[in-house]
Amino acid sequence: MRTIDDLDVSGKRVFVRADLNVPLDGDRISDDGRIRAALPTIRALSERGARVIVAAHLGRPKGEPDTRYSLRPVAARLGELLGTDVAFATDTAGKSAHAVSEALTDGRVALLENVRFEPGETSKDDAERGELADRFAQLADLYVGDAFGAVHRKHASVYDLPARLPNSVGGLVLTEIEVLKKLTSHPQRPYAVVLGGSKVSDKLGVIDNLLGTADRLIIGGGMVFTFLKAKGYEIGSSILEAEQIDTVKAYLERAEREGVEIVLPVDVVAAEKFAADAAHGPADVENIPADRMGLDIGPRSRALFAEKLADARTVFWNGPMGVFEMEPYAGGTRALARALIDSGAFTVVGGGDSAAAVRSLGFDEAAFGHISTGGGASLEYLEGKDLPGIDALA
Ligand SMILES: Nc1ncnc2c1ncn2[C@@H]1O[C@H](COP(=O)(O)OP(=O)(O)OP(=O)(O)O)[C@@H](O)[C@H]1O
Ligand SMILES: O=C(O)[C@H](O)COP(=O)(O)O
Repeated sequence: MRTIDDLDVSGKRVFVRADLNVPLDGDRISDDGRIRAALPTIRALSERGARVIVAAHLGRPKGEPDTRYSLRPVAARLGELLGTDVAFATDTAGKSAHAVSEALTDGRVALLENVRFEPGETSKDDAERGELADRFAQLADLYVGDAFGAVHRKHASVYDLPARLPNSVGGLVLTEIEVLKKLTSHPQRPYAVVLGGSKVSDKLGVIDNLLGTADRLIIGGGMVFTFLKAKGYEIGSSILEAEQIDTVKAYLERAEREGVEIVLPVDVVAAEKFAADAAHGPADVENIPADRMGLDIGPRSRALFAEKLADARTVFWNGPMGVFEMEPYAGGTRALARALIDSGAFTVVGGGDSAAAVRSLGFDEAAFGHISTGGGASLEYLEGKDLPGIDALA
């Protein structure tokens, strides 16, 4: 794969696909980690005299303009961080995008509106995606793939466009892959993986693969309850993916056979409802009240998880331990982050929500080995799946 150093970019229009999918609170950016991670590539190109056209998605709009998902606030933040004006195209590949692309001078940066405002971006139809990619190709001379968080998506700006322009991989993607490689080839052992969050079905595939590589699998967050149910516990009104119970049972049996330790919580914080002001308290997993839902791991589990991480040499963590966005249920995630730091292991934190949790709970990013910008992308890499956004680069 070529890198940006192999491209002659001076005076050229360079289309940079970045992942600027940041959490928004109205039009306020609540965590700008992904924008900051995109800066080095954009800066390097601009310093070498490129005319940089940045493209990205935000959220999951339905293939048409939707002001809730406009990248305008991101353009403003990108400009602040770069210390220069960033031109903003009010469409993705239409008149405004062309005008902005033509007006760019050497070293200047522009951002296109959300690529997912175009139905072709996420289309399953090759021709439809190809048509949009053709339109993107008219905006630029070169392509740089730097959207690590989206490399697992077979989308027009990620997968189809690089086939139409001389291209290179971006520095962020290279760094991410280099770090994740350390987890797939010869990780220092014991190698522990902590999985949490709420998307059980998205993460089961990686469990299958991790049973072959990790020494210990620690499960927290909303996923816990499908595991507890599979083991025969009653889980009150906690979130459950009932159709995954049999798969989880099979994993538990396989882990037992292959000597991989699966560590589950022994207690949870059980609340009357999904609200910060709900009555709540710790409950052992054997005694979760029928009318309560588990929204965090409990105090005994926090101590247990810390003990299981203490001797680890490598740790990969994806997914918060509880509903960390509400303070009463942030304790488990906070304790886990602390345990990771105290372990002294090489730690990789993957996932949009996990990275945002680490920052919003006040931890210093430098205390972790690597904070990945990709959630689904890092999991699919660890699963050993092909990543379209990387396969497409020459
Ligand atoms: N016990 C629980 N019940 C319900 N929701 C939970 C529970 N524990 C954690 N969550 C929620 O899980 C969400 C994060 O899950 P997700 O699987 O999306 O994490 P991630 O992989 O870090 O993020 P991403 O997929 O965006 O990269 C958080 O919003 C959190 O509130
Ligand atoms: O947030 C993410 O994980 C990436 O930006 C990809 O977003 P998507 O899951 O909506 O494709």
